[in-house]
Amino acid sequence: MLKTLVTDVDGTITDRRRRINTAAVETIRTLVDAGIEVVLASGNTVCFMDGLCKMVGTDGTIIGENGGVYRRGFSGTLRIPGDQEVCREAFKVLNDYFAGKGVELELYSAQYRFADVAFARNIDPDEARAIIRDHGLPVRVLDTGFAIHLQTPGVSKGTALVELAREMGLSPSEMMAVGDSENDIEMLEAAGIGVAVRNAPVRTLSAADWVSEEGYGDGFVEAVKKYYPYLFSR
Ligand SMILES: O=C(O)COP(=O)(O)O
Ligand SMILES: [Mg+2]
Repeated sequence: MLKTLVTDVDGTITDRRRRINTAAVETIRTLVDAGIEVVLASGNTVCFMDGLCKMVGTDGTIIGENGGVYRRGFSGTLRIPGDQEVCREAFKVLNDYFAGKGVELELYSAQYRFADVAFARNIDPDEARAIIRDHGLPVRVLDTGFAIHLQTPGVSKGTALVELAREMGLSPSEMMAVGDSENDIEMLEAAGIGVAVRNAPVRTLSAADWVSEEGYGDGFVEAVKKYYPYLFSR
């Protein structure tokens, strides 16, 4: 029995321009009204997620910063498994390297982040990975399709899902997770059912138990209807 739905945000309940899919919002409300908890799991910041939870209509349980932070409900304790210090150090190294090539890195919402570092996708993530590796830095480089993130190894949406499940008194096998990108792979693997929407890259598609026909928000709606058919039978 799938008691909880964990969904990625950008590229899964939005379109490629980050505009929210209104049918996906309606679908989430149908789940919430039926007593199924919906967890929003994203690379985004806690404050962004809080506004989104309020307006979509969930109870505020979130995974943010790709698992660097998570929290049960709006008033739960914010857990911060990520280590921002090492990510900041790695960012400095990348910033210097790319500045030497005349490329400026643009940080995203740095003042609102507790655990990771996010910046614009105007560089090749593989080049960034090579620099990080050459410097022996203990940091992962993640390309979400919307931003590049630096994250502590061993911290992911998947580890946060497992920790959150424990806090909720559930098994990860009672959770379904939906995502669209490489930052969702561990979460799709950790959940009882992992779904990728059609727009996902190959590695994410192969990590999923099921892939939607449609992409983006329409794929999300399709997945929820498949796994919760009794809520949509009329
Ligand atoms: O913050 C990002 O880069 C992408 O966010 P997402 O995890 O909701 O797709
Ligand atoms: Mg995404």
